[in-house]
Amino acid sequence: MKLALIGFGQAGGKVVDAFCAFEEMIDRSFIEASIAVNSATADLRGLEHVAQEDRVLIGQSRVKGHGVGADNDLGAQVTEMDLDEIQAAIDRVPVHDLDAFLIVAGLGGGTGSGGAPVLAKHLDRIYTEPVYGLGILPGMDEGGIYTLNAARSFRTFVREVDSLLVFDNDAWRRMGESVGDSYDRTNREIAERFGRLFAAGEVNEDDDVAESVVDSSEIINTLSGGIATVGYATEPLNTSGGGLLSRVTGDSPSTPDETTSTNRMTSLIRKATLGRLTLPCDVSSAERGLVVATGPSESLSRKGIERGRTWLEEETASMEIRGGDYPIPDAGEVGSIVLLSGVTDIDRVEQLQGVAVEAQETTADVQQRSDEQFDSLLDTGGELNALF
Ligand SMILES: Nc1nc2c(ncn2[C@@H]2O[C@H](COP(=O)(O)OP(=O)(O)OP(=O)(O)O)[C@@H](O)[C@H]2O)c(=O)[nH]1
Repeated sequence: MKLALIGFGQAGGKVVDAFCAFEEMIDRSFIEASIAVNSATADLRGLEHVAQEDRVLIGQSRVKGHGVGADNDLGAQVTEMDLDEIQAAIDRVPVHDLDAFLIVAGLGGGTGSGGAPVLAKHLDRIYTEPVYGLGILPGMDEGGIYTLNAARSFRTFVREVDSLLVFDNDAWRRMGESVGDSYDRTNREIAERFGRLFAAGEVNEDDDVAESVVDSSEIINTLSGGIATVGYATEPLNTSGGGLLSRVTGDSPSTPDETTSTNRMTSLIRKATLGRLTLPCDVSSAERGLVVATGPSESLSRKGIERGRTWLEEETASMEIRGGDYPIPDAGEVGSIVLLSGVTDIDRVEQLQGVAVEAQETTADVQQRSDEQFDSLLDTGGELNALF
């Protein structure tokens, strides 16, 4: 499907950059426009793929290009003030060619966390195309303010978008990795997972378009509300291809027998669902789902996809599980993307909100104590007057 990507704040801009790099790599066009919005000049300067004229600096009169310092109330305010600047960039996008908007933001900071929900509300009022959010949750070790920002932004963002796709930094970090390396890697993971999903509905002119190819309307119908998460699993064709029958018959390993293809596809769908999701959750709480099989057409077993789809219906007790192909000629691997939408049983979100409520109470206590101590410090019993 064709998207207008809008990266809000530093993380949002970097992830949009990673999406553009991913699109170049897979040679399948799903990005109609890419825009980056930030209150920090340096962050905008660091981008590689977003065109100069599509980088929008907001809040200049308030924060002079230095960012909002993790104050997401201020992030929301400066966005509201400068919506016209963002709209001017969106006005250059051929909206009639778009299937949807996707606003990407790190929810722990200030600019993206505060600004993304404000922009979502604005776009929803103006356009009929769906407005999706991609929200990145902070790591648990990032501290109270990031958690509090993320929890407050999350409840606002999910309310303002047609669907909130979520990536949890905490679930994807690796021990011993530096923050910079970790972000570069996770941004590639984000672009690959969500990018493959959105690219699935797009075909090149010379592609063989089978009836079973997934259509953007199926993605849109699956993303029809609430919180969404994505799973992805692949298997190289050369190591698994063949199976017993082909080994016996001496067939090439890239043309496996039907039973092998069917079993492989079914197990890839299970692996994608039960492996690490972009936002770990209880799969049975999903309201809707979409299963997409990727790889060379001859390796995509219809029976395997059907079995995988039926299995997911049983796991979720949902009748709304869609399925389709994303043929990639000459791919060296076969894979499965699973989109779960309308998920509600999410430990990480409950934990985030719990820690945020505590952080809010602690902040209020500390503020009150500090005010009292300050008053007491300057209290001379009325024996000293201020200058004016
Ligand atoms: N996955 C990922 N997460 C990031 C990246 N950079 C920052 N984050 C996350 O995003 C949060 C901070 O958001 P930023 O985007 O840096 O903040 P901002 O929106 O620019 O806001 P201010 O800097 O406060 O003006 C942190 O809590 C991190 O968890 C990145 O490149 N990749």
